[in-house]
Amino acid sequence: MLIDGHNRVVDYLRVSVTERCNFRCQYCMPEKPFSWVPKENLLSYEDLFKFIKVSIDEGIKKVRITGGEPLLREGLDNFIKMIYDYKSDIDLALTTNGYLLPRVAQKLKDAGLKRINVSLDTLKPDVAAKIAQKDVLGKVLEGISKADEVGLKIKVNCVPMKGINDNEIIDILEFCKQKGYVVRFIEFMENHHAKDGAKGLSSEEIQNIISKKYNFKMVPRDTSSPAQYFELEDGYKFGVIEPHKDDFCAACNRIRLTAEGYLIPCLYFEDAMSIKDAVQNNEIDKAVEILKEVLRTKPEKNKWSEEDSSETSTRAFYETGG
Ligand SMILES: Nc1nc2c(ncn2[C@@H]2O[C@H](COP(=O)(O)OP(=O)(O)OP(=O)(O)O)[C@@H](O)[C@H]2O)c(=O)[nH]1
Ligand SMILES: C[S@@+](CC[C@H](N)C(=O)[O-])C[C@H]1O[C@@H](n2cnc3c(N)ncnc32)[C@H](O)[C@@H]1O
Ligand code: SF4
Ligand code: SF4
Repeated sequence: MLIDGHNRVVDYLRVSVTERCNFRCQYCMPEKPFSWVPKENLLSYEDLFKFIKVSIDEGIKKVRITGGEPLLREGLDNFIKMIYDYKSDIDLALTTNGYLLPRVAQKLKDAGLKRINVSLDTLKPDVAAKIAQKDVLGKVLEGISKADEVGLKIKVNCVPMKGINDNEIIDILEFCKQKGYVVRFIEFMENHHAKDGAKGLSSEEIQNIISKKYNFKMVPRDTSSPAQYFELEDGYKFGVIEPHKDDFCAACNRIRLTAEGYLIPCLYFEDAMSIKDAVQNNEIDKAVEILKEVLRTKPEKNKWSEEDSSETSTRAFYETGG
């Protein structure tokens, strides 16, 4: 079992396979970065897998593939199969913007992927084009349908932004409810890379909007997920991810591995340690040492919840994988 310096069990590894993305979401990567990490600096799937294997041996029970846009990296289905074949009973999931799902959903399912979380911020094509800076909605909706059809379990992530998609919270909730998908609304996390002036909604504001149409009650927190869930009277559950809440990090169970081999203890801070040399040289004991050191130094909490609420992370979500 892996325990961090604040006595939290860490059993969730998020693996970013690329920082590149085919969208330019205002809250994440509004502009193409000055330069991408050169392909030769990325860890191969084989090397990423060496670390995943040892992490599973040490106590990781949930592996999520993310990015940037993970479906941009060739051969992702084989990578998923490597993990599935090693331990088929781990929670093996993917976070994606959905755009490329129509053509790969079946391959991912066949490889052993169990579920996907898809970003869907709006149901209006023009608003989607404004947020992602590309005409994306048709393909995203088609991708979600395809994933559903092949039997992948689906969660939808939506980041409500003031003046952009905050008038669609009920529509997105109802769309997901009708389709049988779980939806989670995410509080926008202030970061240096987002578009200037971008403003999100707080959990309270999101709940207030939903309460104008629906009664709901809070359900006890499942600590394996970052979301707080709420139940409507008909039993449908939606979630809110509330990183500005003081106690949000108390149940943190995750670490992140980037495509370049940096192991990141916390989404908010810049600190990271590289496992690249260790895995490339097959020094697996060294990789385990680095893993334990990262856990020892994992911060207790982020600073988004600071009182003046002006805290901004320097981390790019597209590097960390969100
Ligand atoms: N601040 C903070 N936000 C997080 C953390 N983990 C997830 N989030 C936010 O929640 C978003 C959705 O995460 P997903 O990639 O869908 O994964 P998940 O919520 O862990 O997935 P489930 O296992 O389905 O609950 C992330 O992209 C972040 O914006 C975290 O450790 N800290
Ligand atoms: C970085 S993306 C990577 C995976 C994939 N490209 C996608 O969009 O789902 C993962 C998640 O991070 C969320 N995200 C990105 N920037 C964010 C921000 N500033 N605040 C809150 N969530 C953010 C996105 O909504 C998405 O759900
Ligand atoms: S949120 Fe996902 S889809 Fe949007 S820019 Fe970031 S990595 Fe790309
Ligand atoms: S902000 Fe850091 S400590 Fe808090 S939940 Fe996220 S990774 Fe964990």
